[in-house]
Amino acid sequence: MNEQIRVSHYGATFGKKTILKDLSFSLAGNQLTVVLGENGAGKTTLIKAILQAALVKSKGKPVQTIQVQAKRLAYVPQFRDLGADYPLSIQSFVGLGIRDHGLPWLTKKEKAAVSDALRRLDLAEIADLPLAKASGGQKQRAYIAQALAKKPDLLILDEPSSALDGKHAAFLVEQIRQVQQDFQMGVLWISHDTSWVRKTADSFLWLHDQTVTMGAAKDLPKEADSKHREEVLHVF
Ligand SMILES: Nc1ncnc2c1ncn2[C@@H]1O[C@H](COP(=O)(O)OP(=O)(O)OP(=O)(O)O)[C@@H](O)[C@H]1O
Repeated sequence: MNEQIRVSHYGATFGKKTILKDLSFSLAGNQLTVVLGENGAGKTTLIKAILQAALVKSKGKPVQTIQVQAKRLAYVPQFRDLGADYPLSIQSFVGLGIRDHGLPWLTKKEKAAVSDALRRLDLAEIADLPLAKASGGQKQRAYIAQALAKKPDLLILDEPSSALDGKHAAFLVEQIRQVQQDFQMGVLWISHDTSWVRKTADSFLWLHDQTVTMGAAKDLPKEADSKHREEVLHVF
């Protein structure tokens, strides 16, 4: 297996509350893994620990508990609004942060990566629109396009479809799956919606009862769905 993330005996405790206990698993580099679990199960805590481990490693300090083999990592946090006076167009925003050199402009290759990301996220026709004027769903897709333009080998998405309606959420699943296969990258996708997981993802990490159950996406246990449904009924 082309291992990208290895977690060995990881635990998280806040004060007296243990959130995760003795987690061990490893993930291959070119697969789409969905991270599931009810509110408070520890999904964000685990993702933060993985991000931190990747950053520490890049400074040349190997960590024991979590090891991440990714040269280029991109992370899209939960939906955030950058405000009504944000000045950049969608295209400029997507091009931010991909420069691999000291020059103040983008190379041809980098411009091509921006165009490709815009096209894949169905933003090419509104590339010149100020990001501040875009709808919530368009903004969300712009954040993902910005991450994709970096051509990461590990992409971490924290509930990327939460601001999207059913049709656009399904579109996003298709696009991310396609780009994951085209780029042969690892994707860790935190999701509350399990409807697409068995058919489209490769594997799942289900956090529950302070521990993790992992497996092939097609074998996702029904309990992972029902917990979610209880949760949704609770909210509405
Ligand atoms: N820095 C912290 N200090 C204290 N408690 C924390 C801290 N970070 C997280 N927690 C607690 O740990 C638990 C897990 O939080 P986490 O955000 O990882 O859950 P989650 O699975 O991502 O939930 P959600 O689906 O609601 O985003 C929660 O009870 C949260 O309040």
